[in-house]
Amino acid sequence: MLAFANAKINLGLNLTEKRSDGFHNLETIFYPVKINDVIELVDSEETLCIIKGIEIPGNVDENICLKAFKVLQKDFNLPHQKLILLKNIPVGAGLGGGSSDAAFLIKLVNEKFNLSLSKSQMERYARSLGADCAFFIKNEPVFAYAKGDEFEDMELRLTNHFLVLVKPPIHVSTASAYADVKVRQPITSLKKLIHLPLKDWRAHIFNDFEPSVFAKHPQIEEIKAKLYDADATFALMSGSGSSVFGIFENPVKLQELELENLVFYNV
Ligand SMILES: C[C@@](CO)(OP(=O)(O)O)[C@H](O)COP(=O)(O)OP(=O)(O)OC[C@H]1O[C@@H](n2ccc(N)nc2=O)[C@H](O)[C@@H]1O
Ligand SMILES: Nc1ncnc2c1ncn2[C@@H]1O[C@H](COP(=O)(O)OP(=O)(O)O)[C@@H](O)[C@H]1O
Repeated sequence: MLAFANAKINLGLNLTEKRSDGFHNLETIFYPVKINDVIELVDSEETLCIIKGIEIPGNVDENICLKAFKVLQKDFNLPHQKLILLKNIPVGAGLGGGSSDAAFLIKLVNEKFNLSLSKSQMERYARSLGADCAFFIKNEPVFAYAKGDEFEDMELRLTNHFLVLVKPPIHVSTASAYADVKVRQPITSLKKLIHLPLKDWRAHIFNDFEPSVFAKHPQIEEIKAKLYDADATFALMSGSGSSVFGIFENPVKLQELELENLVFYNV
């Protein structure tokens, strides 16, 4: 049985408060993008994880897919499974690949073993694995707040636009990016600003990770500038980086982009 775990981008990200538990309150718009990892569950003599595709730093036994399976195993009598993960989503990219794998693994186990878990029950399991994970249960554009694990539905579709995603060969660790940020209370909530016309996003919609991540990695800021040079209506680093996306109103001429590490181009 297979699951296709897609990535996300953050259309704006305001870090509003450092919490007493060490986490940060934030507001962001999660927007799913069609670049997928593939997860397969196969009956097996023992529970293990096999990774193919892009290399993931760290020990395979620490893979979040395995963690997600074990969390469910505690509550349900699940038989041993081989978890095969084909990794296509760049890692350390701010694209939520690991979080998505965990959420889609939960959905896959729910389906394969007829656990009859509701969406909110699956969100609860996902939330226990990482702040970003719960979003991928629903996997629709949402306004997210609190740790990024509480949501409000929103009508936002970038159809009729063109999305370019660039992932430079830089790995940004989410935890260290959070350690470097400055929080600020925005004057106007992103929930409101996102309804401005796309042409106005550049002046009003920000990612609060950019200043500290750009200071460490000027190459990422240069990519953003190149996307604007190429006529992007809006460009932003996704999450804690290092990937940067550009939203274009007209088809992009790839030849003219002069960007390496282009990983994604989609309507
Ligand atoms: C920054 C964001 C923006 O969407 O995404 P990525 O860039 O990683 O994709 C997320 O907040 C990443 O969420 P996620 O990757 O699930 O984080 P977790 O595993 O829960 O936490 C990793 C570490 O980041 C910090 N953290 C995370 C979430 C949050 N709201 N405040 C925090 O301070 C904590 O130090 C925590 O120990
Ligand atoms: N299935 C997985 N996919 C990606 N990373 C994973 C996975 N399981 C564990 N990790 C760990 O999580 C870290 C960051 O994961 P990732 O979701 O790619 O972050 P980001 O959303 O910031 O790009 C990796 O460096 C890796 O050590």
